[in-house]
Amino acid sequence: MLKQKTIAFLGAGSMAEAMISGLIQTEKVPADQIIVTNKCNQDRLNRMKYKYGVRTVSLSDMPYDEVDFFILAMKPKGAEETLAAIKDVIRANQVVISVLAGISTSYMEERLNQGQEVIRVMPNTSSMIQESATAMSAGAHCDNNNTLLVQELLECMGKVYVIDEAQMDIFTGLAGSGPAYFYYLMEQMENIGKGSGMDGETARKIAAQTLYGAAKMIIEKEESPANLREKVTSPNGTTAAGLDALKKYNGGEAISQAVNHAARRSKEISKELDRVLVTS
Ligand SMILES: NC(=O)C1=CN([C@@H]2O[C@H](COP(=O)(O)OP(=O)(O)OC[C@H]3O[C@@H](n4cnc5c(N)ncnc54)[C@H](OP(=O)(O)O)[C@@H]3O)[C@@H](O)[C@H]2O)C=CC1
Ligand SMILES: O=C(O)[C@@H]1CCC=N1
Repeated sequence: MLKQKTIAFLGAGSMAEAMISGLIQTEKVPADQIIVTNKCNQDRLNRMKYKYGVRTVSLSDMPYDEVDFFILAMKPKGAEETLAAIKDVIRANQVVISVLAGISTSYMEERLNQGQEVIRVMPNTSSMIQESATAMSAGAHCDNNNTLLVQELLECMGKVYVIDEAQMDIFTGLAGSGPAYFYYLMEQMENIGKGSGMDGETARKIAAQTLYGAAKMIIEKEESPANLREKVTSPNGTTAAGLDALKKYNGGEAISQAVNHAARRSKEISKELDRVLVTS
């Protein structure tokens, strides 16, 4: 039962806050069973405690024995130090869940004790409003019951896709980083609206509602984006003119390059961190 589980976030940044916010809204885990810590920013912890009612502790005061799920939510380069710090103070069935880009289950398993349960996860910041597209891949020693509980936990933050870990880099490029591409697109739309004399706030809302409506159409109507695009496009009409410009300026190529570069960076992070172990 998720309600009886205690969850510790090691890291209190944007991603941890988005996950905590989503989780609190479902009321599936009582706020006082969520423990949050960070490196040193006490103000940030105070704000999290005030806003969400979670327990906050300094790293050295983490009540390790109480915790069922540890969620690593620091930057990838901080993983090594954290894994070393928790290695001998946790039991094998206390699941270590990482949301860190580029950190594989084998990376964690190699740095923890034999048989440690680990799960690699890639959420996005829409966890904040329970609309994340989150991927998860369990490590080699993960108990089936714990895997299902972690899936239930992540479902508090949005949709969950259980994927083969080999696809985690591309998932990161698509969905972990994905919100940023759409925010970038909406920045451009807002600016062009403003530049054409529209009030900025109105232009922003129009861009957001248009994106939201298009996404909802795909999800609810279960039609392909290509079909839906054709339905917007009248012969020799305004959309055809817009799409021609997108093609002329390599819009499609720009999008696929963005996803591929993000996925490649996820792979690179794994290699860079593995190199640290080899050379240290
Ligand atoms: N932001 C996003 O959209 C997404 C991020 N991620 C992953 O989430 C992770 C965190 O990203 P994000 O929240 O954006 O980063 P932030 O920089 O916002 O937050 C990092 C947090 O980690 C804390 N921290 C640093 N070192 C340690 C440590 N040794 N032990 C405990 N806490 C520590 C920091 O504390 P302090 O402030 O005190 O230094 C801070 O609270 C990254 O690894 C990223 O790959 C995954 C999916 C999406
Ligand atoms: O930019 C990053 O590295 C993290 C991982 C996915 C989204 N943000």
